[in-house]
Amino acid sequence: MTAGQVSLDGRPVLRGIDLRITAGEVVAVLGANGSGKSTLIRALLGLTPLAAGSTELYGLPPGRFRDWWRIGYVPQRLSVGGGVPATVREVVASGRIARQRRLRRTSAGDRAAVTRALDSVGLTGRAGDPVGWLSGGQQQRVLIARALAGEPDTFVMDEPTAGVDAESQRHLAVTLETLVEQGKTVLLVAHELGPMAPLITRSVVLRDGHIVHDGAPPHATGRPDGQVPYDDAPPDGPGCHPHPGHEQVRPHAYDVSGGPMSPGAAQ
Ligand SMILES: Nc1ncnc2c1ncn2[C@@H]1O[C@H](COP(=O)(O)OP(=O)(O)OP(=O)(O)O)[C@@H](O)[C@H]1O
Repeated sequence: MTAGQVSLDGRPVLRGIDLRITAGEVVAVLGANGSGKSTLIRALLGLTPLAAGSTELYGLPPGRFRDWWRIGYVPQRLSVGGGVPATVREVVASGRIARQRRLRRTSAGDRAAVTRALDSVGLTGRAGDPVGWLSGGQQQRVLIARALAGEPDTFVMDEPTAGVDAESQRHLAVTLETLVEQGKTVLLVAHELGPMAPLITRSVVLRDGHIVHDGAPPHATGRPDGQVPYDDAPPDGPGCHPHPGHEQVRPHAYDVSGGPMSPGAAQ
C-alpha cells in the first residue's frame, strides 16, 4: 500500500500508510487497542476500501487479484460455527475451496492437506465434532487449520492469540516455526507475541492510525518478551526508522507491491 488512507464512519482511521512486505518475512503488527491494526489488515486484503492511496496483492489491485489461494487469512474472531452445524473437519476443508476448480470433486490431495492441517494444530481427535463444541482457543486453532489447509504462500493472521489459552499459544508458535522453516510469509496482528516472539523478523507499530515504528522486532529491542515496543514513541521519534535491509528512503507504505503479494517477490 502506498499513501494508504482509510476512513470509517467519516473518521480517518489510517493515514499515510506506506508498507511493503517482502517474501519470507515474519511481520508482527503491534499497537494499542483501536490503533488501526485490524483495519490495516483488512485494507491490505481489499476487504475495507481505501479513501486514498493504493494497495496491491502480488502486484495487482485486490479487485483484479485472482490467486486467492496464495493468501491464508485468519480473521480476528470466529466467523464460522455460530449456529452452523459444521464439523471441525468441514470448516478446515473449506480452506481448500480457493484451490479447487469449479465443480471439481475433492481429491485425495485435498483430503491429505486437511488431515495435515488438523494434525498440525492438534485437533485431529476433534475432527468430527461440531465446531461450536470447541473452546474459543480451539476454535481459533480451527481457523488457523483452515488457512493451513489451503497451503498458501502468505499467512495473514489477525490476533491469532487473542483470548487463546497457553496450550493454543504454544501450538501456534510451533505451527509458525514450521511455516518459517518452509519460507512462508507471515503477517500477524498481536497484542502479545508470547512464545511467537523469537520468530518475528520485523515489527510494525501503529499508533492512532500511523506507523510509528517499522523495523526491529520486540525481542531485538531489549524490551521484555512480547511487549509492544515504541508504543509511547512520538511518530517522528527514534522508533521510526526503516526496516533494516530496506533501501527505500521514503516511508513504508502499507503496500504489498514488491512484497509477497507482488509479482517480483512472489515468484
Ligand atoms: N466498522 C467501523 N466503523 C467505524 N469505526 C470503526 C469500525 N471498525 C473500527 N473502527 C474504528 O477504527 C479504529 C481502529 O480500529 P481497529 O479495529 O482497526 O483497531 P485495532 O488496532 O485492531 O484494535 P484492537 O486491538 O482493539 O482489535 C478504532 O477507533 C475503531 O473504533
